[in-house]
Amino acid sequence: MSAELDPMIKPTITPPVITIDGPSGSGKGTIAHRLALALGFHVLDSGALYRLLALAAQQHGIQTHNEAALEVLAAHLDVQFQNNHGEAMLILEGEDVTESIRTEEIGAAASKVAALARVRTALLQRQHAFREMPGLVADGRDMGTVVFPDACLKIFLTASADARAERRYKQLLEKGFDASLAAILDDIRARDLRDSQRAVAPLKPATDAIVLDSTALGIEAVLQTVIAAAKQRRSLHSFLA
Ligand SMILES: Nc1ncnc2c1ncn2[C@@H]1O[C@H](COP(=O)(O)OP(=O)(O)O)[C@@H](O)[C@H]1O
Ligand SMILES: Nc1ccn([C@H]2C[C@H](O)[C@@H](COP(=O)(O)OP(=O)(O)O)O2)c(=O)n1
Repeated sequence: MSAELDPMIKPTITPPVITIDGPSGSGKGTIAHRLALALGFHVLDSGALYRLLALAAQQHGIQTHNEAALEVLAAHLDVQFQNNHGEAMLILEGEDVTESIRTEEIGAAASKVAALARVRTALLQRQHAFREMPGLVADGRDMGTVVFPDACLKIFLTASADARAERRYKQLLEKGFDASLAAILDDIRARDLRDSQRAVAPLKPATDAIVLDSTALGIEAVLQTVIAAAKQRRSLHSFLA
């Protein structure tokens, strides 16, 4: 008997996903968070997973090119994503590392461990587990291309390297970190290159992504553009309030 005819068999609904990919400092995290709040969806900050792995590797004395050891560490990574009054709190092996994973040093190390195929495979299942009702907004580099290729809406957010470096500089100063604009620009360029030229899951827009350049757009303008795009997707209608 088919699911339609048998009342005991409940049809399964696949939670919808909106992906926001793009380079460092393009505003992915900010927009993903605001969009999820507006739609009542869950959020996946996939970059945080690679940052957590990079920090754990540093703490365990594992080098960023040791693929076999990093694969094991990724598979057993002891992390919790907690909700602290609407803000994500990240716990690694029992320690609050929400702020300490945000340094440029950890960002660069994350980009290195993320280039390893076995590491990416080891983190895939963890990312899929964030897909829950009523829906998910996922931000990263390969959300629309590899992790959630069936996403209802794919955004590729970008901005000039100068604008992104300026944003990151201000953000780090606000968080009380020491920062140099020139060093950040160099780091952003190096990370763009590594993330987009690697063999596995490189940073690139999915063929069906909407590419949005935010160099001259404020956060609110980007958010409203993405919300408007979400409202136009028929596949999202029944999930939006
Ligand atoms: N469109 C924008 N215009 C100006 N500043 C922005 C814009 N989008 C994001 N920002 C700021 O830039 C910084 C980096 O944004 P973030 O969301 O962390 O980027 P990403 O997740 O892509 O690295 C944050 O301080 C954020 O407030
Ligand atoms: N889906 C993802 C997310 C991040 N990464 C890698 C590449 C990035 O340089 C690092 C850090 O990512 P993160 O999104 O936290 O970095 P930014 O906030 O954009 O500077 O992790 C990835 O390879 N795939």
